[in-house]
Amino acid sequence: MASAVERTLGGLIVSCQPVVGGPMDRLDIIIGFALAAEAGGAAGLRIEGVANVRGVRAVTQLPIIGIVKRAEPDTPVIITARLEDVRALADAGADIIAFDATDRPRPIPVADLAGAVRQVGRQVMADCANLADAQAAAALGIDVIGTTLSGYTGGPIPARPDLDFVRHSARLGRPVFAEGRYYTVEDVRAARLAGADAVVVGSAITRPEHITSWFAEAVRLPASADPLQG
Ligand SMILES: CC(=O)N[C@H](C=O)[C@@H](O)[C@H](O)[C@H](O)COP(=O)(O)O
Repeated sequence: MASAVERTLGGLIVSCQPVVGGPMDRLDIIIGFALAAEAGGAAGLRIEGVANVRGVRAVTQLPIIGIVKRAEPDTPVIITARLEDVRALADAGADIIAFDATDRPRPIPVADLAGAVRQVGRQVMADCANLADAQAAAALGIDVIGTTLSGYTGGPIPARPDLDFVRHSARLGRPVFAEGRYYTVEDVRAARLAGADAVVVGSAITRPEHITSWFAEAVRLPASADPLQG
């Protein structure tokens, strides 16, 4: 039988992570997003939180990438930093477990997290910020390189996705999932042309607050160009 990663190759993965604390941040709505993504042709889902993974697992056979996010005082690492999170995600039914694979101070080394994912019989997605992270992860034999954290480890967050990172990672001999700021169908196509094996889209599908703000901004014209004011 094809592995979860194999089943997503060439497809769209929808990240169903509502704005934290927002009106969509409810299990029933996350399940709705997941089923709507499946109905629209998604090949996989990315779900945050053990209870959310369990809830989505109960309604779909699509491959699920599970993560747990925690903000902890002693580390900048947020995505699946702890071994107990790996075990809980596996128990909840995640097929692929993603974790922060950046070279930053962390409670558990990347190699140990990868080992723990293997031990529970799941596939490993390494969320990387740059090519050095991706090379280190590939050397550990992880199943998927994610470009997830490019632009999020310091400095201003870029407006556009990091296609160069996709291009360079695609030469490492591991599947690459492009993730992070893929907001349009053109971005997704560009990621595939750059060598991505699958593309993860979150905000542009499952964060209506963000999508609304893009449109709200676009609708505001400078007074000189506004037909009502000019
Ligand atoms: C940096 C970080 O914490 N990224 C998270 C990873 O799971 C999510 O907040 C993103 O929504 C996800 O990566 C999808 O990206 P986008 O929402 O840009 O399509």
